[in-house]
Amino acid sequence: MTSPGECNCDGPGLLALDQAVARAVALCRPVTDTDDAPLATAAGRISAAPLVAPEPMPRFDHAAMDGYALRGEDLGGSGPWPLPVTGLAAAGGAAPAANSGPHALRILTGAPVPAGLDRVVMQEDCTAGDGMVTIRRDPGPGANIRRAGEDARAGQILFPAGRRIDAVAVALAAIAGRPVLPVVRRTRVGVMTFGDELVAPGAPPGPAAIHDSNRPMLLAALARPDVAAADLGALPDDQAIITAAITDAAGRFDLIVSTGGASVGDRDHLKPAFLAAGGTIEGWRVAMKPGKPVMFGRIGGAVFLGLPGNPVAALLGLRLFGTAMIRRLQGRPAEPPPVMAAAGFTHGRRAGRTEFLPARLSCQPGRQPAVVTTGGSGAARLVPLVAATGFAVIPAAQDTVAPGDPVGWLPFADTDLSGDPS
Ligand SMILES: Nc1nc2c(c(=O)[nH]1)N[C@H]1C(S)=C(S)[C@@H](COP(=O)(O)OP(=O)(O)OC[C@H]3O[C@@H](n4cnc5c(N)ncnc54)[C@H](O)[C@@H]3O)O[C@H]1N2
Ligand code: MOO
Repeated sequence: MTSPGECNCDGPGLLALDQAVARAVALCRPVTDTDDAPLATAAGRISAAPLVAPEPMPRFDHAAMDGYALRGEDLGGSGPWPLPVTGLAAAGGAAPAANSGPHALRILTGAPVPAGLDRVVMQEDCTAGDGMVTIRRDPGPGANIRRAGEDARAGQILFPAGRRIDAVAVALAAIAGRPVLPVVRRTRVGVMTFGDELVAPGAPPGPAAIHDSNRPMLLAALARPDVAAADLGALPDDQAIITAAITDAAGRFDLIVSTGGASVGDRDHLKPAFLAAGGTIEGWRVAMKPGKPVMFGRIGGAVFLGLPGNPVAALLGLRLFGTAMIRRLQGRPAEPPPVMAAAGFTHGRRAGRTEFLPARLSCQPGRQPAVVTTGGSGAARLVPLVAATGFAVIPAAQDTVAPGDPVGWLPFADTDLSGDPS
């Protein structure tokens, strides 16, 4: 028997990947604390409120070209049309007084167009001299005038809460006159690794030791303006020490991420240590390859993500679970599922678990993009990731993959797209 959300894909008791991610995300409550971010340091933070246009954008009708502003009614019959030039309007200058007779106003790009003038003729279509301008071509009503409010009306939402602040959002805030934006407080993530075999880079490893690569790797992956990641160190395979470390971290972080000790070996202490610290396990073992022994749960006010020790499994687990959990903690909508593309590789496998292979997108002129693998699979092999920019995603139900078969494409970085039209 399997319970809801479980599958028998690779032995009993594995959670189906999508349901496992949804379950982990459901544990996360959006953080409501906010900070004020000056525009100079706002990039990469998450907006805590919609940005509303305080005024129409643009604020006033203005010239889109250097040339001459005039009224269509002053262009009688067929051209060319000579008109007296009655003044100059430049960007930043006050609009000249209205003039009732037939005339043209010399106007420069960005200058307000006085009421009544209904078109701007670009200067390439004019001949000017001696206080006169001859219009050789009428561009028609409204030409070369950017109308007030044509980009946004006053009160319009320019971007919603939950948007990652990028160059476009900074530009919109600035043009709306806002020097500071409310942003979601940085998501506090603590990273710890477990393993008696781990020594820090720089320290000489004993015969059975390895350098701890997961902690610097995960901290590097979390080095983002919207996240405050803290290094909680490498801990020995000692249940009491792990319990104490988890207990201490629970009150200080929104999300605690660990690697190692998640499987079933005699020294895999994560589950008992987590339970002893007062945590509740909400999921363990997922139908994915690599990364099957992933565990997640709640402890105090924090959520916990226990990733496997194998480095590729740890990186992938952070990308799939950590990214989705952080999005929810930040009040952001879920990322859409991976886009599908044609496989540019062959891969023998058995259906059951969703499989992830280091890959990149190959874009050849005139052809659809293909996903190509970059040197093999393996939960512990970091080197194939060097040439990769993401993972090929082989659906759980698929067995051997042949070139042209549909596979998913999961870039390493959160795409910043959302599943919502907002
Ligand atoms: N009988 C079974 N054995 C294993 C299973 C299973 O289902 N039944 N699952 C395997 C899978 S899949 C994985 S993944 C690993 C994950 O187990 P753990 O999370 O307990 O990880 P460890 O055993 O601690 O480490 C696995 C591997 O990764 C190396 N490692 C650990 N931490 C780091 C680090 N910080 N930096 C670099 N490398 C690290 C560690 O030395 C091991 O080689 O379990 C399988 N076994
Ligand atoms: O799931 Mo494990 O990460 O394959 O080695």
